Amino acid sequence: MNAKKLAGEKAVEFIKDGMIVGLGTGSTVHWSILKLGELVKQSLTIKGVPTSKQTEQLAKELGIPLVNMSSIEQIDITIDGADEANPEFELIKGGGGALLREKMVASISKRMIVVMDETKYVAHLGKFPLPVEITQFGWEMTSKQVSTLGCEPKLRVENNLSFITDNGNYILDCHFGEILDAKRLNEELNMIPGVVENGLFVNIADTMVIGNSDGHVEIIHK
Ligand SMILES: O=C[C@H](O)[C@H](O)[C@H](O)COP(=O)(O)O
Repeated sequence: MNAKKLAGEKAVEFIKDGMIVGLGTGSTVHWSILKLGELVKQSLTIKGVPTSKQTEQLAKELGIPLVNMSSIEQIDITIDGADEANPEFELIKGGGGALLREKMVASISKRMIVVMDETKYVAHLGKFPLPVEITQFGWEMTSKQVSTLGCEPKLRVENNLSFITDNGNYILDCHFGEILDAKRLNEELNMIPGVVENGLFVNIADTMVIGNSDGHVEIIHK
């Protein structure tokens, strides 16, 4: 059983006619977007707000009407994936580099539904290195300052080149070990000049839809 597909498709059941829907990024929410595309072709009327260029392209191909974030006040529901989630509904996101737009979209959403397979649901965050988006300007200095919080930041590289986000920034992947105070780390990271945003989502998600390879889906509400 494809656990990501199970979770991704299940979450779409929360979407109702007329909603403005935040469209996350990644291989799990991919299934939600495909499903939404199918439903839109039938009769569902929604407007999507994409969290990355990749998602924007997919939504356009599927005929999902899109709306610019600047022209709306609020999003009804955002569906998005996560790299890790704990029972406190704290997340690590940004494995695909989309964390900034994802956090902006989630922050104006009445509800954020996280879709994942069971391997992402962990007791403590931190096995997955925390993505931190930083400006290209002065990145070495920013990296040094991030390291003082207790990690060895690694500049993300893709195809032998520095990875560049949709916003023209770099990503540092930061191994902090077990993250016991996500709220504090989130604040400390974002206080560093040069840090644009980090992948910790604290007090943002309200529902988790977890697909299991044995075929069952668990839904947990905050
Ligand atoms: O930047 C990427 C996003 O935060 C993704 O939602 C996250 O990495 C999970 O992706 P996937 O569902 O592909 O594991």
